[in-house]
Amino acid sequence: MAEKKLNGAGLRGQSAGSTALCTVGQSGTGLTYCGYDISELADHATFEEVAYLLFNGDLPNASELSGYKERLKTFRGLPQPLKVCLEQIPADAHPMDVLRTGTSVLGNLEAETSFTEQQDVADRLLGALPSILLYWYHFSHNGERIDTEVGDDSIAGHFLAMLHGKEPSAEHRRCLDVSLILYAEHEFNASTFTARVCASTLSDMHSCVTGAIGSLRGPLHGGANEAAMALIEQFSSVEEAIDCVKGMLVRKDKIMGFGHAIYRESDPRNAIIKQWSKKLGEAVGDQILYPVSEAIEQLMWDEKKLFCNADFFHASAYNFMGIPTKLFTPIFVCSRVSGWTAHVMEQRANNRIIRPSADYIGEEPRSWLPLADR
Ligand SMILES: CC(=O)SCCNC(=O)CCNC(=O)[C@H](O)C(C)(C)COP(=O)(O)OP(=O)(O)OC[C@H]1O[C@@H](n2cnc3c(N)ncnc32)[C@H](O)[C@@H]1OP(=O)(O)O
Ligand SMILES: O=C([O-])CC(=O)C(=O)O
Repeated sequence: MAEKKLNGAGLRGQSAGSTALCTVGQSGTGLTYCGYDISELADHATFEEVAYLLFNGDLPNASELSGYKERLKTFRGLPQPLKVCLEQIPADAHPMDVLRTGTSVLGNLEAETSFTEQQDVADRLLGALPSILLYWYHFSHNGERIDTEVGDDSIAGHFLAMLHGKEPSAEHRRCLDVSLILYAEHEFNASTFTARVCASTLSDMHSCVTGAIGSLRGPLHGGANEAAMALIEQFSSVEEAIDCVKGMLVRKDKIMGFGHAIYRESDPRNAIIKQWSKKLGEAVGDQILYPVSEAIEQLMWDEKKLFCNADFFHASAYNFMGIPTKLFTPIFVCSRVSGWTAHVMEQRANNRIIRPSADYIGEEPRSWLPLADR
């Protein structure tokens, strides 16, 4: 992609603060969490190790990791008033709205009364968000009140076990685990920045996360993985996909899952999730979604020098695991809550209220006109 003109729109290219949590390279490499390269984390770590890293700045040793996983498991249960509330939300609600409401209700039932509780609240949200989502999902879609306190000791395995009502395969568990690692943290993206702005007013953790969920929901940010699925599932062949996407480009439509505010050549998370999509597609005998996705990727590069971001191949990978499309962005929440809450803690540790200036482009001062004279 050509070098961008940075005219200040969208705060692009301007530093809005500092962080020790993550840095984002621009050319498709250099994405690190606390100094660890994303591809090494995706190869070797578990999501719980990554969450621990973000909260503590260092990887856990074996006993710290098993202690942390045990601790997160204790946070999977939901209080009865929250279940009652989730049961009122209709099946056609967007699950992102369910997570936003669930987080907010939890903030009423288990309020953060002091910043000394911030790690507990962060861990509680990590444990509870998959339960909130899937308790509502099963109740609203088939009237079933699922037990959220059973299952695998990884968040990925627990999520898939709750969703499908059976233990996941090792391959699916690992794919979701890797996906949670890829989605965990990304510096000053829109939803994290939302959380930090809220934190800068010394607000509570649930408010910061509730706002962040709202920001992630949009199709220009996390919502792109669902929009990418909506695109690729329309096609029954590569040729049909190419024709349609070419037409979209002529009409200057946005192709969801492509482009990035910071990366210029590629998104380093794409190659990782793409490999998983290929592997899972082969396992289910897919002849369409993966080839269609790959053809769109090539076309977008050839025609526009636009590359897949983290979201595009997540669509097919999640689909191959039998995950309903409307749960795609909520899974992003279940992961990114680690980054959001780590950023809230970092903001609080060295806080100044975030309040930029605006360039005024409105009317010059003018005199008041009485109602009768307008
Ligand atoms: C996990 C994540 O949140 S990753 C992002 C997920 N979002 C998406 O996939 C949505 C689709 N992508 C986009 O809308 C954009 O690429 C964004 C929001 C990610 C970044 O926005 P910006 O930084 O403003 O984009 P950028 O300045 O690089 O755009 C350059 C040009 O490419 C075009 N462009 C950028 N992305 C796309 C796209 N996906 N499809 C078609 N054209 C695009 C822009 O319209 C712009 O064209 P113009 O110069 O004629 O106006
Ligand atoms: O950094 C961004 O602007 C968006 C993104 O990729 C993310 O939040 O993971």
